[in-house]
Amino acid sequence: MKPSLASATAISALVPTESELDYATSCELPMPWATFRLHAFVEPATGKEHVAITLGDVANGEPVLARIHSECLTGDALFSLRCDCGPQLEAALKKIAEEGRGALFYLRQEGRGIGLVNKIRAYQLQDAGADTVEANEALGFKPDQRNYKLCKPMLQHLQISSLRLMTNNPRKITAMEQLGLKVVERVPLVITRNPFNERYLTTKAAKLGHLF
Ligand SMILES: Nc1nc2c(ncn2[C@@H]2O[C@H](COP(=O)(O)OP(=O)(O)OP(=O)(O)O)[C@@H](O)[C@H]2O)c(=O)[nH]1
Repeated sequence: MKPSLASATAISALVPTESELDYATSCELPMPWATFRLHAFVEPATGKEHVAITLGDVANGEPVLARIHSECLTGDALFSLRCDCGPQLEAALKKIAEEGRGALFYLRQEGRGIGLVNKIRAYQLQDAGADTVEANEALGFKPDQRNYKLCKPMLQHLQISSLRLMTNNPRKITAMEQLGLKVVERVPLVITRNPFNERYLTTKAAKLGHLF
């Protein structure tokens, strides 16, 4: 006998649904500017590990100086001059240390969500003349594949609901507001220009709407 719709619904209600993000653990993280707290999260659907770095009491209800930073192995860890990611990461952590309170969310969305190998493919196309948007599109991706929904469980875990967001990217502000968070201020991030990232920055302003 076929199960009725009602019994199928009752059975599916008993099957636990996978959570979007699980909090794993946290520890102290001494950095050159202050001793922060590092919080680790795991995304069950992908196995990706994301972190939040906090300083001070971020759960006291006051707006939190925050940065949502997407992974850039080449810029954040390998000193690449092709982008402004490394200097922005450092500037944001320094600013949080100066204020003595804040949070940085480090999302594993390498290459605006296309992954490291594809970002290197995109760099190869850029070496041949494409800009960052054209290179992503030539590889079959959107100019920006990122998704910020994981910030919500991270922010909820840290009891943060109101942000002073350090960004030049208005789409990050819209994304936070769509998640039901309050962005009370955009704090511009000073960018470090060099001959190698000039075109990357110009394309960000011209095609991706960044405010410089
Ligand atoms: N596909 C692609 N990704 C890049 C390129 N250069 C840097 N990235 C990635 O771009 C992302 C930059 O992230 P963020 O600094 O968080 O964000 P943003 O959109 O620049 O906005 P800001 O908050 O103003 O810094 C990282 O995931 C980098 O790996 C590129 O040429 N192509």
